[in-house]
Amino acid sequence: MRRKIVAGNWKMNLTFQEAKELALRLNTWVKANKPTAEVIIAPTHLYLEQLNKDLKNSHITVASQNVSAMENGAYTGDVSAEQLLSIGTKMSIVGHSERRAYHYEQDKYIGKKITHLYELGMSPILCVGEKLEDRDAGKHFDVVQEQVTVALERQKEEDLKNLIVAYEPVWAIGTGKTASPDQAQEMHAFIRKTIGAQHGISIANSTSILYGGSVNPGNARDLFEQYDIDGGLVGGASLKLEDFTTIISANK
Ligand SMILES: O=C[C@H](O)COP(=O)(O)O
Repeated sequence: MRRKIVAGNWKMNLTFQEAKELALRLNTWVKANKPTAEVIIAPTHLYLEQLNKDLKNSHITVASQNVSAMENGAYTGDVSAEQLLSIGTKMSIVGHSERRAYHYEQDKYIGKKITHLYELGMSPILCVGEKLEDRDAGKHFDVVQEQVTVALERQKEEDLKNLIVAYEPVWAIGTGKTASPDQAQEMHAFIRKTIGAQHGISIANSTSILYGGSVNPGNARDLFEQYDIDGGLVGGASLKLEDFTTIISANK
């Protein structure tokens, strides 16, 4: 049975006070509404410790937006998996397209991050997705296949149970352009097939594949109804309680 998940990536948004208020209001809503989908939020590293405490006994998982590929040492500005774990964070997004674009992160390096997380019993949300020029050139399946296989090639199969992958076409992120449900389903099925070919059918079938890229209250249901779409990784719309909770409710 694949986990249904809706994750909010807050990116570099919200002051500490705003983040705390949003997290507490979301927690109240989750308690009252008991959604089918698991709820994850990913605030900036700075707020993780406090939000981990505030949401300790809640049904919301607090994840990091990024983690270093290195264990520890002279890596100014980086945050290691061990440091995240030491403040109670057990999950991290890795390979987000904004990290790939602005920090030149590549698949092997992203794979190292995943390995560090697993070594500490933590878990990744692996983001993949093609650029518009890749899709226009008909290379979108090749690009995504490479991203998935290289990031996962060194991982142990026992670690990959309950893997979370997010398919986020770069051209749909923050642009208001969403992949159509058919386009997203086609790529999600392809990602599942790719994971199956590399790690076996049982891991492929237990992987939750989330769609990300301009998910909003109006399009969430049609996306989540697709067979291989297990939920969403939501950026902009996760910053507004009403929009985010409507999206969570759409994932049954
Ligand atoms: O991680 C989230 C994605 O980048 C999607 O962002 P968006 O919903 O603002 O398009």
